Amino acid sequence: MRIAVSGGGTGGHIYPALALIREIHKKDEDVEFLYIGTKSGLESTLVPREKIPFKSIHITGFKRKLSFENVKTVLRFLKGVRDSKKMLKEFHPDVVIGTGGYVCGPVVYAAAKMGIPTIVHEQNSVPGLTNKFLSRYVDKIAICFEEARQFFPEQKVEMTGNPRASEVLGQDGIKGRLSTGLKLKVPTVLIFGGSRGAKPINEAVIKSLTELSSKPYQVLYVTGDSHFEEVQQEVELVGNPENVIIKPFIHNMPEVLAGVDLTVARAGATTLAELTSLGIPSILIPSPYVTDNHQEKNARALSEKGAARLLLEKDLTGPKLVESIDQILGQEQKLADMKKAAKKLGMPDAAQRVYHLIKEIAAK
Ligand SMILES: CC(=O)N[C@H]1[C@@H](OP(=O)(O)OP(=O)(O)OC[C@H]2O[C@@H](n3ccc(=O)[nH]c3=O)[C@H](O)[C@@H]2O)O[C@H](CO)[C@@H](O)[C@@H]1O
Repeated sequence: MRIAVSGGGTGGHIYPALALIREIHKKDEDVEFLYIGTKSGLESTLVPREKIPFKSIHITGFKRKLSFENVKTVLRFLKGVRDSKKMLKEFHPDVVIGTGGYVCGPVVYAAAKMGIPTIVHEQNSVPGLTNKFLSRYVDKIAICFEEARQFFPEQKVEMTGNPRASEVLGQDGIKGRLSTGLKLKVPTVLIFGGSRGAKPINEAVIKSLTELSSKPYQVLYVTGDSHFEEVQQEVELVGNPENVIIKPFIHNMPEVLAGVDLTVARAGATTLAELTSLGIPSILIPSPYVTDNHQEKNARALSEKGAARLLLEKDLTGPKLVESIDQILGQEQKLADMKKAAKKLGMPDAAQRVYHLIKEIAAK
């Protein structure tokens, strides 16, 4: 079988695609893949790193406000469709799957128009513009939150979960700790702000460093690649406590997650799929700067079930952050209850479910 995959822009759209490819390869080595992304997105570095054949088209996202840029975007979209058609004709896939981000628009649209079976994977509780647009043309829509169902044609929707939930399982947490310099026997908190880092979280962590230095736990704090230098400069002024390890980005996140006791994070859908699959308690600080405030809705799906604690960005301060961590790590029962509640929401067989859907529509 040959599968073309497209998804890009941020890690939240790319990691599910990579997880799906890797999980399918574990089962069927002879499935061939082509990944179509953009040159400027994170996918252009993450995908070739995994030795997956990668091709790119040039496309930009629509601005929500009326602007001349949107005219250019329409022209780029049409060119993107023509370029995608060429690539798809050459690769000749049995199925094309899009995992979100504007790059999927022309790729999946072109495939549908060519009569190739198509799927979009929607990670969030509220869909993005591209998937809403594509939902009219595709054969199936794979979702991860029940809340997303209402936005799509009912007969096309299948609940699959996020393939990244399958990939993070069965990893060696000891290796994860050793790879980042964490101690083995000390309770551990991982703090990160999604795939690109988050300035407000960085600011709160920097303000908490002195207080954190006296805590009986250790912290792995991931700044996001583009924020790292600035954070380093600020940390130099206040001092880097011994129990706080600072990194720009983690490439072996599944291993690292397997070794942590609590996570502080944004509420991107892929992050949440990982946390629930592994049963990791979390403090979630949803980004308020996303479409329809979807991260808060993602986060509430966990906090309402006792799997996470919601901390809104408007309430985020250094002391509040430390207090929230202490309240959870300091109470064994609370930690155990949150773990159980998180695990209950996990969909560890998501990759298999998506693969099943792919095989089903390929056979038609
Ligand atoms: C600002 C924005 O638009 N964010 C969106 C984006 O988030 P974002 O790209 O941050 O995506 P998620 O939080 O869903 O996923 C982040 C992914 O990056 C990985 N990771 C992160 C940090 C790191 O150092 N190493 C690493 O591997 C995580 O383990 C996870 O697999 O896509 C998500 C999925 O559609 C949406 O829900 C988010 O709202």
